[in-house]
Amino acid sequence: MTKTIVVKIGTSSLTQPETGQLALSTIATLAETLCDLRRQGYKVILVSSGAVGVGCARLGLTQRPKAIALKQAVAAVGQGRLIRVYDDLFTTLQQPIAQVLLSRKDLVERSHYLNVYNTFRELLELGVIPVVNENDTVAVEELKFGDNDTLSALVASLVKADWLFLLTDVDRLYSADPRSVPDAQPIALVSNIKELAELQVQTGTQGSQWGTGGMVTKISAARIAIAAGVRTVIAQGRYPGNIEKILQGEAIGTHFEPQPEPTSARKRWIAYGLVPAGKLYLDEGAVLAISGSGKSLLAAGITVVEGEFDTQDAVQLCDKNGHEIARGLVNYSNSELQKIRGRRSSEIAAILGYVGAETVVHRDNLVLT
Ligand SMILES: Nc1ncnc2c1ncn2[C@@H]1O[C@H](COP(=O)(O)OP(=O)(O)O)[C@@H](O)[C@H]1O
Ligand SMILES: N[C@@H](CCC(=O)OP(=O)(O)O)C(=O)O
Repeated sequence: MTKTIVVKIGTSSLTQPETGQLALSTIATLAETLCDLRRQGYKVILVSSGAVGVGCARLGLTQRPKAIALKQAVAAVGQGRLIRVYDDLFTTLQQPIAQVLLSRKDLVERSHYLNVYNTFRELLELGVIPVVNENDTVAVEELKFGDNDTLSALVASLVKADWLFLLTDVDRLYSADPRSVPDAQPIALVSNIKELAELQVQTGTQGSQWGTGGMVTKISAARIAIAAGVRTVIAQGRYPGNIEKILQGEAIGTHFEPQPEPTSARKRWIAYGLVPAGKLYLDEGAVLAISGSGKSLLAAGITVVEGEFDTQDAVQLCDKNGHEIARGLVNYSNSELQKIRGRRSSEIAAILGYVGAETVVHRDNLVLT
């Protein structure tokens, strides 16, 4: 069966660190590699950052802008420039590409989510390489992917990719940031999500000057992808040719093994497509019932209700420290939950004056994160 590969390349690999100008040789090698993969029969999606970085270089700005309107304006300049460069290079190699700019809200409605899926499917069937970025120019702060590591994992999950390559300016994941901790230990393989937690990787506060999120967002992207059954690799962006070597079995970069039983498409949408509108704090018994025994959430286990939400909105389910353990679609609004939290299911009808659902979040609508 045709394999699908998603490649994400970060600003730090696409631009020269000193000047912010495009790293042309890297981009050209990337284009050649992706065309080779197409010729070998792979379906390929490129998630490319760089709109803000390239826009800054074009406008002579020496720092990544902080003000939102300026960042959006700069991204509009840079995205056009970036896609022009890609189109020139890929056209030289006879490879059609498509620009796909996504916003978080494109994935929130299940019908929109499926629509995006259908568009990718058609593009891949046509032999096109979609070049994806966040639609930075119109994205509003509350509805942003925020970083392209997350976006690439969501795209990989959406199209049920086989591989996700996160190309960056370090050769792999280390036990700590190798820039500030010289004896940080390289990590070659992460076999499962539990092992990832045990490794206790230190990620520092941020990445390079132009990058967004550093390693934190790559690790959380890897979590999303492997839960969806996508093998994920963090590797050096300066050598895109390594992608082919990795596909041939060479141990380059850090590999994250996919989960053997991937979460279903609908649950992936609940977990990562929807934007949670509230937070429910659970007592220890409820945490155990959900994460240990796969049970539904009952009102009795809820201690605190935060946020404003309606029936069927997505909420985060957290332990007493506010650490998220799961997400789900809720059967009650926040005002109803304020009245019934901590109470037994048999009391709900008397408290609310009507018969509601027995569960607050049914296990079919609940996904561990
Ligand atoms: N544990 C770690 N292992 C490797 N790199 C790390 C780690 N923690 C932080 N980093 C930093 O993350 C940076 C890459 O992130 P970022 O600059 O956002 O890249 P990109 O633009 O490719 O998304 C590296 O340059 C490195 O300094
Ligand atoms: N959408 C933004 C990229 C955001 C981002 O995640 O950047 P990076 O950490 O360099 O992958 C842009 O094109 O500038």
